[in-house]
Amino acid sequence: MIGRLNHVAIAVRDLESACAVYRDTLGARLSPAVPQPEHGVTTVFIELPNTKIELLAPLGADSPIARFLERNADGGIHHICYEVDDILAARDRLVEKGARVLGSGEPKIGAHGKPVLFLHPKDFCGTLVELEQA
Ligand SMILES: CC[C@H](C(=O)O)C(=O)SCCNC(=O)CCNC(=O)[C@H](O)C(C)(C)COP(=O)(O)OP(=O)(O)OC[C@H]1O[C@@H](n2cnc3c(N)ncnc32)[C@H](O)[C@@H]1OP(=O)(O)O
Ligand SMILES: [Co+2]
Repeated sequence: MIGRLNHVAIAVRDLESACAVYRDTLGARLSPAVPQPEHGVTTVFIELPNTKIELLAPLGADSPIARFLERNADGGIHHICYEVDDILAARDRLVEKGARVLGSGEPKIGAHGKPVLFLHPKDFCGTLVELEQA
């Protein structure tokens, strides 16, 4: 079912200082910051040779990462995103296996213009999993 690792997401309180660390200290190339109001975050992507890093900052009053940042004052790894060939088939199989799909259960369009879904961290080794249509 799961395929390529599309990205590893890091939640940060202060996007500009996180960008400075990746750009100036780690020498990374960053995408522009893109507000994603329907997801309650602003994202910056860092292209690596074999995957991407997604820097996430909270956007709006009820950002889904707000509580995560209350628990993790310095930020931290927030989720991993795997690609799947058919996100609806993957969802249906996961639900059959008893996994919890977050939100309405219907995919939303994610940062790459592709449908994405999130799976409950308690069902996947304490790790928030995002699926993105390949
Ligand atoms: C623009 C889209 C972009 C893309 O790549 O395309 C994105 O990635 S958008 C990313 C932001 N959106 C989301 O994360 C949506 C899915 N997330 C959620 O719905 C929430 O974050 C949720 C439900 C996973 C957690 O929300 P919250 O922290 O407010 O809930 P709780 O405090 O009740 O937490 C429940 C339980 O889960 C543990 N938890 C929470 N977040 C994580 C995490 N990131 N990794 C691991 N575990 C997590 C939390 O500690 C609680 O555990 P407990 O033992 O009960 O304390
Ligand atoms: Co993501």
